[in-house]
Amino acid sequence: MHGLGNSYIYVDMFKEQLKEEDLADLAIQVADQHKGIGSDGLILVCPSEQAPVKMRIFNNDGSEAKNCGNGLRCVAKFAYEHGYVQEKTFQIETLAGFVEATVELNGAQVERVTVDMGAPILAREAIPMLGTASDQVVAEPFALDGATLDVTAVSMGNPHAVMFVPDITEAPVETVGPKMEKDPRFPEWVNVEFVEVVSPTELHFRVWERGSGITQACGTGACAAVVASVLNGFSNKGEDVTVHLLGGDLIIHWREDGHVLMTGGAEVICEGVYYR
Ligand SMILES: N[C@@H](CCC[C@H](N)C(=O)O)C(=O)O
Repeated sequence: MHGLGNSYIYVDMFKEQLKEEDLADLAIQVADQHKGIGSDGLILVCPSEQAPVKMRIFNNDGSEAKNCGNGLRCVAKFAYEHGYVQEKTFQIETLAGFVEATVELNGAQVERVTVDMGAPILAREAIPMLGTASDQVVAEPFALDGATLDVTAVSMGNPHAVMFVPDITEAPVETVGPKMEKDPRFPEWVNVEFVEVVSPTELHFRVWERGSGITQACGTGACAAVVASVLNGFSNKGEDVTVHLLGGDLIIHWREDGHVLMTGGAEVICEGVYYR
């Protein structure tokens, strides 16, 4: 399945059994575009004791992340269309906690999903990010390879470093992305995002994802971009912001009560049997 071109191989853990020790290797293998299926990683759609469904997400380097916005919309579609949940609004468990998904139907098919992603985490030590004491990291100068970049750090259950650029087509995704991703100032590494502000309600976005590199879209990253845009005074809380990603658009809304809502599509590409 994919959400705006951010594709993962989804395994139905209501039916399948996989060994915990095999998961990292399996993610690397299925994601390989030459010897596997080809994807940005692996997502397990699992039973949960406290919600109708639980998501586990592995990047294409085998690392497990705590959250994935595009994955959540696809898991919501999968769970609803496979009958694992009957309500249109339901909880999904992730390693970062619980979120609430609401599906929009076209006949029996889920066409769009809104996920209440909860409140962003802004405290530096919770991102986590090393450095001088401050409650929040907003437009903080970050020296890298002789240049200084202004970084705003946001966690949506996973860490994001957001930088604003005047022209998204010139954003140094391939050069700055991999260097900042593994910079020791981010002890758990970081997803790296570049954002061009078109207007308070419209952003262009590019990402270098932790553990996967350049992807077509990153849902948690789009949420982090809008939070960063508000923190930097470019956008406003309580308004829909359209984020243009390589693979399409997301609508992100940072509500006055602190919760971030993400709305967008989710698509099935194919279903089948994987031989290892
Ligand atoms: N593509 C995802 C995020 C996947 C995990 C991320 N690479 C990480 O390691 O935190 C999204 O849509 O949010």
